[in-house]
Amino acid sequence: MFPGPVIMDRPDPMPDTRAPDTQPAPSAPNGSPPELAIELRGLTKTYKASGKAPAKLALKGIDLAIPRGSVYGLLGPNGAGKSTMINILAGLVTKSGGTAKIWGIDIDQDPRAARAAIGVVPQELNMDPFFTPRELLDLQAGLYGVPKRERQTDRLLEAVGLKDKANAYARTLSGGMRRRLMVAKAMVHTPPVLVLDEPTAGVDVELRQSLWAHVRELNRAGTTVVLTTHYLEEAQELCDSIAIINHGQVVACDSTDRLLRTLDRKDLVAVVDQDLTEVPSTLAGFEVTLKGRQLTVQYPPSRVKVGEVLNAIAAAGLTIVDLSTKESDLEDIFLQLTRAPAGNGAG
Ligand SMILES: Nc1ncnc2c1ncn2[C@@H]1O[C@H](COP(=O)(O)OP(=O)(O)OP(=O)(O)O)[C@@H](O)[C@H]1O
Repeated sequence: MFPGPVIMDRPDPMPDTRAPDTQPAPSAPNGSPPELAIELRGLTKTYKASGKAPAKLALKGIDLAIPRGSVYGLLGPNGAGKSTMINILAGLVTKSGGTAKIWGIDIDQDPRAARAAIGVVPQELNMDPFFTPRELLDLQAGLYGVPKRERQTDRLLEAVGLKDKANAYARTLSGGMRRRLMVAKAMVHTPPVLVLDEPTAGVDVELRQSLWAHVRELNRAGTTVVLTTHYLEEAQELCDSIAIINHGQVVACDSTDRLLRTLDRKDLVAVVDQDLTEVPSTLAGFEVTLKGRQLTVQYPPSRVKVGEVLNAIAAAGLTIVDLSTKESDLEDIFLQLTRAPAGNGAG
């Protein structure tokens, strides 16, 4: 039976299906844990042509260093290569080139130990509906070879808020409970690195908040969390660093704060006391959109003070009746970086 989570819907020809080791994750030679939870160097993946489908270069040389202890976001449009990366780390897809280390362990040199250092929560909630959460966790622990006396089933159920549901059939659990159960399932072998693939896809706002709280708690307890998400707000809220992937390449990678500062763009929205047919000439130095009495002025806050914008509006003889400003957010950055068409080699 397959020991780990099955995420692929189109399986790679040669996934590594051996059960992982369950020895504690190793530490660096000096006894301290590794600085990097995940380290990828020049990682490439080409899916072979099959039938009429041509070969696909899905990863074009990914370099990524995910620090131990972080909550790290992987963002990218559909098809960017996020799942391919995760599946390589989970041992479900074989890479074509480059190196990958999980918790300092090279996945080529010691694939089983590398797999033991990572837990992956897949996007799909694939679980047997006739098992209870307790049985499912026990089964998973068995698959990972965790000895009975070392199992932490109750503690894990408590950690994900499912203690009362320990003996309920999985089919009676709500979507959110199932997702939390999947998190517990990925943690049975106490991996130091947890990867969540779209943890809140299709989840309502309230539940999303509670899942975020769980993720923060796991992280506070020392787990490095890597998550993929389509919700930019989720990444902005939860992740301390973010890598944006597009067409199989990392196009940006920095702390969330620094990334947000890179756009150096703010919008000032002013509603004035007169209908305008054209942008006043006093605002010629700015990028302005005009809608009736509303002027939206874009300016770089590092070089232009908001007073200069206001003075330019006043100089046109206009009185401002309402005013607001908007900082650029991750969505602006994401759109700017991922609008670019695929470069050479995109299959
Ligand atoms: N088994 C496969 N065989 C052939 N091509 C594949 C296979 N799996 C993925 N691809 C292709 O590789 C590219 C990267 O896909 P991947 O699933 O890694 O992207 P993703 O960023 O996870 O997208 P999503 O956000 O939609 O899950 C896509 O063009 C996809 O069609």
